[in-house]
Amino acid sequence: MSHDIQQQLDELRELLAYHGHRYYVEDNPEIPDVEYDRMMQQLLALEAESPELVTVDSPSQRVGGKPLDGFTQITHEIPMLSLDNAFNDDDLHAFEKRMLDRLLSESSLTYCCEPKLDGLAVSLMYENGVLTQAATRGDGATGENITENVRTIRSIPLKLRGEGWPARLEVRGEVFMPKKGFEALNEKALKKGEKAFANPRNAAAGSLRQLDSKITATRPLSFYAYSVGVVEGLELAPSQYERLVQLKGWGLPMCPEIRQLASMDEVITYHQMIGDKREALPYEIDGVVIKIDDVALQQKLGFVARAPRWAIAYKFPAQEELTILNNVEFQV
Ligand SMILES: CC(C)(CNC(=O)c1ccc(Oc2ccccc2)cc1)c1ccc2c(N)nc(N)nc2n1
Repeated sequence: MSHDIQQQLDELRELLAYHGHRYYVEDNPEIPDVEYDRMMQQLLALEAESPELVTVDSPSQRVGGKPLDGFTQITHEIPMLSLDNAFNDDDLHAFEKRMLDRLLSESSLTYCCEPKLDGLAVSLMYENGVLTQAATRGDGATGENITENVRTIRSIPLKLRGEGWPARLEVRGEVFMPKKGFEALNEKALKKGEKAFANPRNAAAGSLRQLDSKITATRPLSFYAYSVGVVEGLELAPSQYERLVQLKGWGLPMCPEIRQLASMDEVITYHQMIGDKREALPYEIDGVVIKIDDVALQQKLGFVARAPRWAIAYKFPAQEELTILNNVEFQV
């Protein structure tokens, strides 16, 4: 009997994880919502009958239990570094020249270019493919343990998909609130006479700071991976871009605007193109991040103080301040 229930649970969990991935990560659902909901109800009913068979990576375990009293501190095994800024094309050419002067072996460089999302940097630890811990960047050395809140973000897999992932894999990326979700959240807040959030970044930060993950679960948060921290048990691809493709193959969301480019001139064109489409993007960005694609060269170049020598953020001019609606109070 229990074998039969265990088999039913495994099947339901895999189906819900697969369809959840199609809906929340690929934005391309295969089944109607009502069918997904029915399977989830089935899983919840089976787990209620056999609570001893509930697993931490079950799709039913996205919304935590009771609220926390506070967040514990997490020390990052590998520090989360920050980025130097570029403000014009000359800064980029200078960036490239500094690197070529140091990399005497190279005559040209390939870049991985990624939109710089206006959200919060987080670290996700997967052990044997299961999400075991999530932390904020904090000061780069230590952050807050926000695992319960991150588990409510439907585009973050509780269990890696595909195969061949390493025994330990730390994924770093940005938690953000898409523009449409932000507008709906503020509309709801104003209707309930609550304060509005000033911008999607504040709204995402406020949502991740909740001690009650049931509140976080109601917030429209999303995530894009942009780098890898700790890796144990597998040699990843030697290219930043290819590593992000590997993460995508394991079920982690990858921003569709990321490009591998063969020259700084292509990078400048990319920056211009992303700047032109900035208003139309479904999420807020404040620039693009340009990285040397070759990981061995990254390691050769290293970092200065807390920022890599091999990566730079090329910022857009600050968007004109949001027109402050009269008598709308903003959450701090
Ligand atoms: C490049 C890096 C700074 C990540 N990299 C690191 O944090 C990092 C950390 C230790 C490293 O190496 C060390 C290993 C051991 C000890 C010290 C350093 C190397 C890179 C960064 C920061 C912010 C980003 C952002 N907002 N958006 C995108 N798209 N990409 C971003 N990339």
